[in-house]
Amino acid sequence: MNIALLGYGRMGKSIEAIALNRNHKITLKIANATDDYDFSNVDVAIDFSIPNAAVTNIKKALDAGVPVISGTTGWLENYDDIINYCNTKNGTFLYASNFSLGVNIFFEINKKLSQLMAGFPDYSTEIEEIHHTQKLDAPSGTAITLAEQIIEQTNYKNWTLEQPKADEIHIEAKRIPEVPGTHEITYNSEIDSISIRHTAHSRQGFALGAVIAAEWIKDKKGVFSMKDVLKING
Ligand SMILES: NC(=O)c1ccc[n+]([C@@H]2O[C@H](COP(=O)([O-])OP(=O)(O)OC[C@H]3O[C@@H](n4cnc5c(N)ncnc54)[C@H](O)[C@@H]3O)[C@@H](O)[C@H]2O)c1
Ligand SMILES: O=C(O)C1=N[C@H](C(=O)O)CCC1
Repeated sequence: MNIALLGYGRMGKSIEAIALNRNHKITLKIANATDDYDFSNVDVAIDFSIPNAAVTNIKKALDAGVPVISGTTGWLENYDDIINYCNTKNGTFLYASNFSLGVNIFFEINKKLSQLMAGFPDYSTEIEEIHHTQKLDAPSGTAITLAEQIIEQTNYKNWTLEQPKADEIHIEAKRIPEVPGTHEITYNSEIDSISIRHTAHSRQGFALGAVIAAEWIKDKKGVFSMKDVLKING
């Protein structure tokens, strides 16, 4: 399979190493907006760039009729626009805030636990995410997905990085050198606390998940998620 890497930073390079190992070719690399987006020899595009570049990158791939997956975070205010654009072009698109198998299992545990906790209002909910100091966005895309899942199951209306109101989930975003990604959800009462945590040990899981998603999506049409790729029920 011929892959375009839209973004060639930490993730682009990890994805390249795994893709080459799985006998794919990297036929296009875009590292900034002035590069030549020549999709003539590309089967799938993988966007891991920066929040300001993701929308343009995704649209350029869709314009060229190339299926595109995006792991870039911090651009989701334009998600609906991208879905409409993809549908108008009869294209193929998949976004995931986190491509690792472990986090996608963790998402299902989070949904189940928040369903259970919805009946016990004495517990307040707190999300903590920790990432490396180069990360441009806060909170992480993964923390936003976790918060949205909880909001769907409970009376919480929103999430906030600030002091939370009664109907808001507080997200604490910490930046510590070299941390690939840690997410913890805690339910606190006066009597006790219940926590679930996912800890990434490296970027390997994100990169492998992205390559598996690219292999899966290559010949498909439409808008997909990692639940489709990993065949997760729930
Ligand atoms: N979904 C996931 O599983 C997952 C996992 C890790 C990181 N991420 C996200 O992926 C993104 C990239 O992470 P990273 O650690 O590789 O960051 P990074 O800063 O190492 O790399 C980003 C790269 O994008 C390049 N870039 C700048 N402008 C560009 C443009 N117009 N077009 C294409 N590329 C451009 C930069 O040169 C840089 O090399 C971030 O948004 C991060 O949050 C997602
Ligand atoms: O390193 C990053 O940046 C990461 N970004 C994603 C997010 O924002 O959730 C996934 C974890 C690593």
